[in-house]
Amino acid sequence: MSACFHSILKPFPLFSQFHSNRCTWNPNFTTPFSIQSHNYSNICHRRCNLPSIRVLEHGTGILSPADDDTDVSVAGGVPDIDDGVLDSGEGVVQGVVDVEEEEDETESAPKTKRFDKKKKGNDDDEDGEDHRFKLRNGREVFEEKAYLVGVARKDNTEELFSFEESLKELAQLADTAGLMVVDSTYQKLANPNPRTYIGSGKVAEIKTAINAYGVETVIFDDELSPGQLRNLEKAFGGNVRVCDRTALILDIFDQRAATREAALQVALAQMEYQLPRLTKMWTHLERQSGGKVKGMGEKQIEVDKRILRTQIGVLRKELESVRKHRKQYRTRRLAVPVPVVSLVGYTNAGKSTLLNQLTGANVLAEDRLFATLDPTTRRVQMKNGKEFLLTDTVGFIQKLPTTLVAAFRATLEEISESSLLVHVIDISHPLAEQQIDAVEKVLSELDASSIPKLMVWNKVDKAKNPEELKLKAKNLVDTICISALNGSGLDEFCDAVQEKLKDTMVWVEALVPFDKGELLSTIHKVGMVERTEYTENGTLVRAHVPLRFARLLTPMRQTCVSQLPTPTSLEEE
Ligand SMILES: Nc1nc2c(ncn2[C@@H]2O[C@H](COP(=O)(O)OP(=O)(O)OP(=O)(O)O)[C@@H](O)[C@H]2O)c(=O)[nH]1
Ligand SMILES: [Mg+2]
Repeated sequence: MSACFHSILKPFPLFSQFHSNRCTWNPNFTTPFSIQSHNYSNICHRRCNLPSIRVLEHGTGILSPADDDTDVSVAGGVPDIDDGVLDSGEGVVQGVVDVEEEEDETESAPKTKRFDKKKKGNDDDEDGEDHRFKLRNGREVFEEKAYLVGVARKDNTEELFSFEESLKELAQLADTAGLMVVDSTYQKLANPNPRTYIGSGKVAEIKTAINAYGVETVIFDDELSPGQLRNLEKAFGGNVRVCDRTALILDIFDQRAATREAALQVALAQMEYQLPRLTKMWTHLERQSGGKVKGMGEKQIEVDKRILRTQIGVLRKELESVRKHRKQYRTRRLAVPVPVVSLVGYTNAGKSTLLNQLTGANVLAEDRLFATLDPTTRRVQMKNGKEFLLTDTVGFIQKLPTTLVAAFRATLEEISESSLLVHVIDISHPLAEQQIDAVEKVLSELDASSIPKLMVWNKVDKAKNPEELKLKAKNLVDTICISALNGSGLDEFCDAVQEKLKDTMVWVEALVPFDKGELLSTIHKVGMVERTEYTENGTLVRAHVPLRFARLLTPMRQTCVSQLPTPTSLEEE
């Protein structure tokens, strides 16, 4: 993979052998670095600024890895990123579905499906490795060949996604990280093998595939224990890197982190993940010296762990100050009593597109996973003059690493402090229901389940049956159909937000003195005014207003009681 944190321990040989002039690989992760001056992303990545050319062109064709070593999928030169994502995903699922079902440890000859080649021969040998350096998120990454492995648990009752669906998503994640997925396989298991996660026969089968395809990274769809990682790496041999879904997601986040806050959060998550996984990377010294420094590897791990723990401590402190800063900012924002609405949802559901449409913001929205890591808040001004603040934030995914949720606490607090959550759903996605459940699961982990919610079925323009969907949504409570891309349904969306916000507000009757005209106009902007009456002593307002704002009106609410009987004029809103 382009460089997951895991890979820091074992830098892929190509990084140092090839193109050393093009990139700076920094395997020196154990050196404590200055938090103030270090860009954390640099720990893992090489950056160059080359024009973006990227696509995987996969077809599908059934071949056994052993029977044709020229049949290798290659990176084409078509500058169409979207196709690459879809193709790789579809290819993998086909590969999975058509694989002959295998029982536990019954290791028959591997029967796998792989992607069609677009070019004859091994893509390493003809023009060197140049075409496998791709630009991803402004960084040049080496497009390693990846092989995906899933496990179908027999007691898979709690999982939201089937193993095929999960594996397909893993392929999308791999593509987002800049990997070239060459094939995938799975095994049906009652329980994972504690040593190697999968059975020994499957390990041998994957080894065959590694040799046939020239695989550089094997990615497992579930989190592996440190021991399993080590044993698998040993089993697959020297240069093959083994990693899991968590490491892959952490790597994507690392590539995406564009602000200091995001970089800090990702670095913390990576280090927390890495700590128990430090391996004996110094054992080569023992071998070189004929065993004279025996035990050195052991000691070095302790040193590494200590350094890593220190770095984690420094990062936590740093993040705490970021959090405080964010909180102050939020408190200042709360002083302006505009309700805060947060967009939540599965990654790629269209949250940023919706924010952009409603506010003219310029948040990056693209057909890739985890395009957004940092929250953005913008004011939405509705046609009727009402306002609310809309916050776009990081998307969720099933099996979201706990280290990430913990590290992104500062960012995710935005969500838990909102008046209303807008759950954006890609309704055209075949797994929309499972994605909804996955998002609800994360929301409950964040203690945000009790915040009022509006369900937004986005991308209706892309769905097969838009009219049917709209009818269905009409019969459901708090559900709106929109297309964030073409803007349809946005008026209904704003009305629904306003209605839902009303539920979160409190009812007040207040007599606002004539010299507090600005208060009155704020009530109109942020609240739902039922009536205004002009009396001798001021304007009598009956309205739903945000709780914070109701507190501001407390003194006027007290006066109002004595003033209620004598309205001089009445204005229906
Ligand atoms: N057809 C169609 N595409 C949409 C719609 N809304 C968003 N998209 C596309 O979906 C892709 C993802 O959109 P984003 O707005 O980046 O999604 P997001 O939820 O912010 O994704 P993350 O930041 O990764 O969590 C982009 O290619 C959008 O153009 C829609 O209503 N219809
Ligand atoms: Mg986004």
